[in-house]
Amino acid sequence: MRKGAPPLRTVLSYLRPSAKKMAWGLTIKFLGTVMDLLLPWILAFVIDTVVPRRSLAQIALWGGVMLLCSVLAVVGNIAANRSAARIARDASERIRHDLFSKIAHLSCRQIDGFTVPSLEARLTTDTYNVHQMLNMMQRVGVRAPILLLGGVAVTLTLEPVLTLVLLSVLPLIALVVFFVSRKGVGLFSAMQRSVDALVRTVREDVTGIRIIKALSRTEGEKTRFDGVNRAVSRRETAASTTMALSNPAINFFLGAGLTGVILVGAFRVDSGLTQPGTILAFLSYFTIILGAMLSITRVFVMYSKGAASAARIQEVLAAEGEPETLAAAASDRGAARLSFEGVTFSYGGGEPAVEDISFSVGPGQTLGIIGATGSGKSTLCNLMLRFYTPDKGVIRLDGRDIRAIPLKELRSRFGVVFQNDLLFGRTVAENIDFDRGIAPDRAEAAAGWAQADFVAGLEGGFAHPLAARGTDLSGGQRQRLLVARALAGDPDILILDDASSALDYQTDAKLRQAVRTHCADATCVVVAQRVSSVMGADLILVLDEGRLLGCGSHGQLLESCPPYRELYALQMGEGAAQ
Ligand SMILES: Nc1ncnc2c1ncn2[C@@H]1O[C@H](COP(=O)(O)OP(=O)(O)OP(=O)(O)O)[C@@H](O)[C@H]1O
Repeated sequence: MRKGAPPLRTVLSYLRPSAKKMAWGLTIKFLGTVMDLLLPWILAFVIDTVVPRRSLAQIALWGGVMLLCSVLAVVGNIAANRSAARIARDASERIRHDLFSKIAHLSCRQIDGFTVPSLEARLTTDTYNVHQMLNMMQRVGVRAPILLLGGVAVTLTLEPVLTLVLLSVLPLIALVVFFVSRKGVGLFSAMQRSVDALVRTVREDVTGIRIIKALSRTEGEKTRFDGVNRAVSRRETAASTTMALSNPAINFFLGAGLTGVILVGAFRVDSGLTQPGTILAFLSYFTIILGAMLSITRVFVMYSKGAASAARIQEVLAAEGEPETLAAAASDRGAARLSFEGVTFSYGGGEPAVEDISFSVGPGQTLGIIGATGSGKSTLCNLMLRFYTPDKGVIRLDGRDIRAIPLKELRSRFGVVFQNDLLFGRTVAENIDFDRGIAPDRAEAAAGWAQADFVAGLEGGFAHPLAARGTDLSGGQRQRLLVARALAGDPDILILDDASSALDYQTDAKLRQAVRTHCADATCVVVAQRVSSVMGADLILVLDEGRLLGCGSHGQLLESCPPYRELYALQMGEGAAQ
């Protein structure tokens, strides 16, 4: 339903579960508004008909009726506004829920396309704008048109001639509202895009606060932030200046109408064609109509903002999401645990990040991947997990093309430590378990294999609560817990992407030994910059700018791959490679 549906219809569909409550709220709103409309009419009746009778009892009676109408109008409005706020709150909660689930199912390529800051802004400021719009539309969207149309209808019965004077300015007002709000949607879309940039900058600055301080870049970052902040202000000013045109323009046209009404009205009273009470009621209705028009412009401002945000939300909701399996799977072949056959992949369709990569490793074997920064090591890991699909070639797991393996099943077979991986502000045990229902014994054993003995020294041990992102641990301690998390799931394939860079050589060696002993059947993929971390691997891939410079065991590479030999000599000391 959502694919290709107009954005506004999509967000309005979230009101459907509250349809009954909304019908009730709008009915109360309608009745309250009718009471508001009745008041000037009763006033005219009292002045022109009841007062001349000079009956105090009748005046008191009609006064009571007016009071009752006022109370009903106020109570009805308050109840309806509260209901509108609840309905808008529930609808935006549902939108946020669906948006979050959709984002969680987007492929990495789609996330790259939307960008993370933009997705954050869509989940926060855009849903807030839609919330405001849904609230406002229920509160004023019903009341203002009733007051406007009802006001015009009553004035027509009171004084058709004066109403015609008033009506002559309404088309001009409608034109102002139409053009201003049409321009508003584009301006608010541009503003939301500048909010994306603001979120991106805040994100970078907050995450990188330590390096910013360390490099004394605080002032520079302040200037950069001021730049994006000013851009948001500029866009906001452009949008609100355009929207602000509507109120004065409408006031001007209504003022002109009012002048006409007073001139014609005075002439008609003077000529005995109408009575003063009627003119008084007419002027009250005029104020009501004026208020209604101004409320309608406010609704249009909210609408312009909400519609721009609804389009951004709809864009994400309409995205296809990541399919569990892909149609283009190749037939089963070979029995290696993991194999790449002529794999080429580029992120944005430009230069390939990896090109024509082929290798295979069996259960219990270790694959080492080494290469300079940006040579494509992490990209190979991303492809194994099907975060991205290759442009060419096939990746197989136990002989099956991974495109044919449902994503959940595929990923459940991996244990992964990514580069710059995250710990959460939860206990050590929860960080290792990660809501997978892992037995505490297994989690503690995994911590032992990952050389995370320091946990025993923490207050509360495994129940020790970590700071968000694990900032209260050292880099090496964090890495050990991340490895424990990957090992705890008893994976068939363990990917350690730069997972030991913060460990000393001895701990790194012990960790690799423990993994080999306790996860004997797992295929290990070790990505590293250090030769010492991969030299014990059964197969080592040497990468440079996405291409395979060499592929073999440590001994084979020393003989056949000069760049590997140079790297080894450089890292292990001159003469080591001879
Ligand atoms: N999400 C992405 N979008 C676009 N390009 C990317 C993305 N991720 C990586 N790249 C590019 O792909 C190439 C390979 O990157 P990759 O992360 O695989 O290198 P790496 O060998 O793991 O580097 P490092 O050792 O620094 O982690 C680089 O040129 C990088 O700029």
